[in-house]
Amino acid sequence: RKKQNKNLPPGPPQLPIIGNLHQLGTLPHHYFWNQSKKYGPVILLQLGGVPTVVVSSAEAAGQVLKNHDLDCCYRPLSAGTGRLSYNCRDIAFAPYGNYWKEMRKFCVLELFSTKKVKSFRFIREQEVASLIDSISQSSLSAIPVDLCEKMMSLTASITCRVAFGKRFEGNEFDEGKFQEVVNEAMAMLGSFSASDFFPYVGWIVDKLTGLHDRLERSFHDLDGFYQQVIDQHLDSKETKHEEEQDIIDMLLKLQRNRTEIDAVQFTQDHIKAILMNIFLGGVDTTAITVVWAMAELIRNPRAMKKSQEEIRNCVGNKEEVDEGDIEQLKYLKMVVKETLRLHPPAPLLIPRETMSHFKINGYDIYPKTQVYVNAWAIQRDPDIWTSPEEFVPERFEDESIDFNGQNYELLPFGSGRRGCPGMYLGHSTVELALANLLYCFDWKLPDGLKEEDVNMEEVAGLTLYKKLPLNLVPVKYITGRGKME
Ligand code: HEM
Repeated sequence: RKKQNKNLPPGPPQLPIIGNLHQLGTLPHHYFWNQSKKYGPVILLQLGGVPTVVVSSAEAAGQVLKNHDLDCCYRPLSAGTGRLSYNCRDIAFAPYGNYWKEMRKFCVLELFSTKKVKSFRFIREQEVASLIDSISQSSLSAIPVDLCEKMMSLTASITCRVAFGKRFEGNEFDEGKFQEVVNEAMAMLGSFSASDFFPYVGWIVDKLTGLHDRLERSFHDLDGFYQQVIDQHLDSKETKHEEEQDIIDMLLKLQRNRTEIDAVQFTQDHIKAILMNIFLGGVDTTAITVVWAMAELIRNPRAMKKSQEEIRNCVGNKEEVDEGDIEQLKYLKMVVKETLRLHPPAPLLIPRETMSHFKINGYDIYPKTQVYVNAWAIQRDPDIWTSPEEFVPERFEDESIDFNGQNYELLPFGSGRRGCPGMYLGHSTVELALANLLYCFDWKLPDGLKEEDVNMEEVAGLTLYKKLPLNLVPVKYITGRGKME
């Protein structure tokens, strides 16, 4: 009788044991979206042994992220997130509790606060200037540049200087392997592994499919990198003043002082877990956003021209755009918003897990349910957006909708207690990098390609990146001194 009284959300039929697991495919956000068109904005699936609710409307997302934020503050544990976060000793995958609260507060203070982000302005400007120099070299011989690769090394360099006090050198991973390592780690963090859904026996399937070995390889690649960065700090003879210390110095101090957080002693694994969040959280999402923006702009010459004209009129005779100029670039800001609408880097945010019983749209949601917010689907909902599939930055002209977590129609950074703490840091890099790419160069497609040929296929892990590289030919636009001469 108890079962009959439950008002569970509707959802697609399930097979015994595996439930809906076999239906997810390689782009789960597409599958969830199609199911929500059939069954409504709140659906229930069974992924192996794990009940999973997916919400796909702004209204239902508001209920999860605002009204019931506290009820859904846990993160589900998976093989990938557990291993890469040193058993959830990080922020993103740590269970809701004192340790998570303390570490999040610590990182906000040391890295994510507006004051701190502003203090890193010179690092962003220097690194973007060196990116522009390197692209200028390619423009001399009209060679196409791979913007995915350029953006990843830009965001890696900024993240490493901001957080680890050093420049990122590609050789910290084996030559050319860096982008692969980051993509693989994101794939592992977003993977649906059998051991997550079939306790006791799932690991056998993961062994057979090779997922277990991939995860171990990814863990060791990253672990070696964190160890190298930590060792460099430990070996350094330099005496740094308090204000010169980076976040690793501060984390090492917690370890040295045998600090206990939530009755657990802080160790080197805790430091590595936090570095994982900063490195993977900071590098991938930010680079992906600039790449998708450039892909959309090259397919939309009108928007590209409008954005370039705005920047060139506003910046005047400077060599490069600096952060002081950005505030005036209203169209550029709309381009970034529209990119984040169509291509949210984390399409399903980071999954939550419920801690108590509550209701959404009248449906019962029980504890230990995995909850996905399909931001990707909400941001393409035709009930909210006109011509939702089209790239139209002007749609934000008279709209006050922002991505700061207050408007559930636009959620690229999530919302609520577990919303992205790196929003301001990531967004500042996206704006500056994009503004300079558009100011310093005109962009052409390689010979023989037309706008409609640009491939926009996605690959999904925890983040959603472009399947094929974006190769574009830069044509130097004469700026600054060159223009005056
Ligand atoms: C364009 C850039 C970025 C995007 C789109 C983005 C997106 C997101 C999203 C969707 C979440 C999950 C929010 C939720 O569950 O409600 C998240 C969480 C998080 N992000 Fe970001 N992010 C970006 C940049 C960054 C940067 C630069 C960092 C750090 C250097 C960072 C670190 C984190 C961390 C630590 C969390 C976990 C928060 C928690 O669970 O308490 N992110 N991000």
